[in-house]
Amino acid sequence: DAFRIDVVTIFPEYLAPLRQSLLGKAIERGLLSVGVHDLREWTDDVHRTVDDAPYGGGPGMVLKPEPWGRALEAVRPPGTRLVVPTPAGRPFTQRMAAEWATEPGLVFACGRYEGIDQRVADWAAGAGPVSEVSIGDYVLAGGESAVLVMTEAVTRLIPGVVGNRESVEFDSHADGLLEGPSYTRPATWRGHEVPAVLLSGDHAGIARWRRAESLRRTAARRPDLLSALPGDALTDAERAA
Ligand SMILES: OB(O)c1ccc2cc[nH]c2c1
Repeated sequence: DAFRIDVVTIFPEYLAPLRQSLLGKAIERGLLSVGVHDLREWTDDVHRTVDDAPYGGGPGMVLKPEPWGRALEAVRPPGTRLVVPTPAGRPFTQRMAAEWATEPGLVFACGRYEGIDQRVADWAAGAGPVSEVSIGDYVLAGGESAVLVMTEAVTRLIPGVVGNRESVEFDSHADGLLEGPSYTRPATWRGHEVPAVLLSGDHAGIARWRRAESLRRTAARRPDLLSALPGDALTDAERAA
């Protein structure tokens, strides 16, 4: 039944896109259900305070633990993975997306300011897996954009959400390599030709060409991916190239 996503944030309106397009259809078809929750619902003071100054000094503010404890107790089904976007996290990867897509759902905790009191993630680990992850080596103003990114990466891997399953299997990173270039009509455009092999009908030759392009592009743009490949991923000929 439906993959369940819950997001806790102080900016619930940032997550409105979760209801549009691809995700909207999946929600209508019962493949996915999404809940967005305002952290301030779980504050206990008249000013609905969510942040305070950091212990030990330093700039900015830190999100207080108490509202998070109450929010996660209310929102997170026992055993559900808690994902905490943070620039200090492990890199989010396609492998993680594929793994998470096989689970019943996810809860996202969106930080702002200097982040969330560390005890929240530490405490939450007692009620299920906690993944503190980064979507890249740059710093955003909060976790909400990262939640949109990760939600898209995960939900498109849920069977039935993306029409053509094959296109998912042939994504960049699906086999550890970058996809090569794609082309469509016209065969000549502003003096630029489509590689002839793609118009040849020689399917074996096309597959060879595509594999070679994928390796060439990966070596040029992401040599780190090449060195991370399992031993048997490249043929001897490809390794020598
Ligand atoms: O760059 B990020 O992924 C990210 C995530 C969470 C917070 C909270 C405050 N700044 C943040 C940045």
